[in-house]
Amino acid sequence: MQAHAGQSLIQLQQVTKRFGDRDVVRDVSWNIQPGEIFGIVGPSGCGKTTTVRLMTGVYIPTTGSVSVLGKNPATFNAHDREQLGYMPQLFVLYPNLNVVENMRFAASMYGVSLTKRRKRIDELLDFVELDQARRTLAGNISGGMQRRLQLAAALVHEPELLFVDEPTAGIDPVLRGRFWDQFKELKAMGKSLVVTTQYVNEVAYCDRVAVMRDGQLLLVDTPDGLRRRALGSDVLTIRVDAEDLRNAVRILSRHQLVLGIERPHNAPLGSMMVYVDDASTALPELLAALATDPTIDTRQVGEYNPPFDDIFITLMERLEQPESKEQINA
Ligand SMILES: Nc1ncnc2c1ncn2[C@@H]1O[C@H](COP(=O)(O)OP(=O)(O)OP(=O)(O)O)[C@@H](O)[C@H]1O
Repeated sequence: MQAHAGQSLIQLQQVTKRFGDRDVVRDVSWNIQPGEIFGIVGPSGCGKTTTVRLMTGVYIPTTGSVSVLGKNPATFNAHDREQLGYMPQLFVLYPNLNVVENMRFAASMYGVSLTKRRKRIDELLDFVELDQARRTLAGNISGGMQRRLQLAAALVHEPELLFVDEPTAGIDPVLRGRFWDQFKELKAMGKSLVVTTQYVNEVAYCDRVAVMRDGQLLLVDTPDGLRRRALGSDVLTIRVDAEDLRNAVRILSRHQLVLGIERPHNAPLGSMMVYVDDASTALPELLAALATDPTIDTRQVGEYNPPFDDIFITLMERLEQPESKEQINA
């Protein structure tokens, strides 16, 4: 089973899921393309797991439609399911089986042939760096190792599309980074991934990100797009010798590519934040403009990339203001 050429890998159209009298997911629509790492980010309880379950066919939408690999996932047959891998949030393997036994169990569940099984398990334990722990009971390995074992188990049948639900919750930042390295390696192998997270800084690793709150989709954008939405444009940081600041501001403020200039607080003397439409085209032009005055000593230039924690705070503040809601959702 494959999505037809030009067709999205996953399509959600106005999907709502109601439990009792509450819409836990409300009117969510998006298209996910093959080969993407698609992140779903939002606070605990915003509906990430429910949305993943809707995409894997565990839940049926109350209203709206879900299409995965060109089909309604609730009607998947066994062959269709083989294309999907799912790493749930909670540990669902067997604590009384050792690492390799858990892998064998997962392989048998997915019908991986005996001839392929051994090689595949060895490759995966190597991939998730659990080779040394193969004979240790799954109940006795650390939480981070259990997550990695779960990832390996979700990959045992070589799925094309992998759903990973909060793989990094509660684990240390180094291990979190390692998980994302593994997701990037999977993408490089041609896999598509849907990954949920509560850690906004992890959106930097995704190709596109859906931001959810209270069961609603606030926006879908690339990490760069989120940054631009928060900052309003691209921003360059330029530092000149403090004595040259006046001249530099005079030249830059007249330049047609400059939308605005700010002097940041708490920054070294001579620093400017320069707002432009496109940082990569503006940067060489602005440097050339500064160079027309040989007395100006340009010390440092770069693109301003604030951490996503700050970007999300700004985005959320803007969403609180009703008049900017339309702009955020554009
Ligand atoms: N089967 C269910 N019946 C009733 N309410 C549910 C059910 N599943 C989830 N909910 C509620 O729906 C809301 C969204 O839950 P969901 O697990 O999708 O959120 P989440 O963003 O994944 O959060 P977390 O990161 O804490 O898992 C929560 O308030 C949860 O209590």
